[in-house]
Amino acid sequence: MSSYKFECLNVSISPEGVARVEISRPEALNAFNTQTWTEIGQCFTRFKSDGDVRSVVLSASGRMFTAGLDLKEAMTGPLSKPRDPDADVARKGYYHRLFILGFQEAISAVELCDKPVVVVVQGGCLGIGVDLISACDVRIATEDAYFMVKEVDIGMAADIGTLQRLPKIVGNDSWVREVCYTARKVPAKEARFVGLVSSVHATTADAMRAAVDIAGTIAAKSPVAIVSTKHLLNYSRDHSVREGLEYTALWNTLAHNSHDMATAIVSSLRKQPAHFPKL
Ligand SMILES: CC/C=C\C=C\CC(=O)SCCNC(=O)CCNC(=O)[C@H](O)C(C)(C)COP(=O)(O)OP(=O)(O)OC[C@H]1O[C@@H](n2cnc3c(N)ncnc32)[C@H](O)[C@@H]1OP(=O)(O)O
Repeated sequence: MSSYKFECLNVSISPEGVARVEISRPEALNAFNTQTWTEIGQCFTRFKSDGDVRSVVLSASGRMFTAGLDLKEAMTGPLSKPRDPDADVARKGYYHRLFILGFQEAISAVELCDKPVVVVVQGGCLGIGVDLISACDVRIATEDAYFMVKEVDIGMAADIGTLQRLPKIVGNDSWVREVCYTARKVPAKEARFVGLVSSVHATTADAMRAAVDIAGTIAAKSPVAIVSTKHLLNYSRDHSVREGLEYTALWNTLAHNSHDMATAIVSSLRKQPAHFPKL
């Protein structure tokens, strides 16, 4: 079984293939410093090619999912310090853009890892937190959870995925624009109503149990079927229906030839559970 060691993340993988990733900077309310988002990118990039991982539960420690970007680091770290303070605006801007792209890539690794990610949100989920959960597959919240697209309150437009992914998740343009322009607090009940989260639970322990249950169900299925489904859902979201269908036909020309289909069909006819080898 693979082992993952990080500074800001606790990672474990069950024998069934459910990886658990806990963001762990509770003293700073899990604010995202460079180390945290870099490790998220590294971890989920590794999951993509780790056959031991079939599904993922992402959570965060303490009373809040995340207070957003680490504002203390933002005032003193790479965001505030150009590598050459005397360089002109184009030269400074070039490297600033690369920084933002690197940050985007790290969060997009969650979407691109092919294994479904179930995220549990308790307490606040601010700024980069909304970017992150928008890149996940299934969102579960506690009753005390709330969401804020907080970027306008720190003088910027959200730039790590919220403005691209949230409208496609929620499908209510007026609501999305309202919460992105006002940075208002969206309580869990409202998040459930608009479809940002799929269920709301009384406590973090209840939400974690529900998430592990969903991830366990996914992990027991054919990994070929599961990675194909995630990959094709994401592709189809970003393309026309015709393009999605064409690509799906091509993809499944390979995937239909796994042993998993025969195993699944025979097990289903015999009313017996099936076991599928790892990818
Ligand atoms: C290239 C750019 C990429 C990404 C950009 C993302 C943008 C964003 O994420 S925008 C959102 C930024 N975050 C915020 O504006 C939230 C700031 N924090 C707060 O408003 C409050 O802390 C709170 C979240 C409402 C919680 O309040 P409270 O319950 O009263 O706790 P505190 O005592 O304030 O905080 C406890 C402890 O955590 C530290 N902390 C809180 N937030 C951050 C943060 N964002 N960055 C760094 N540290 C944070 C706070 O300083 C306290 O630590 P002490 O050591 O006790 O001071």
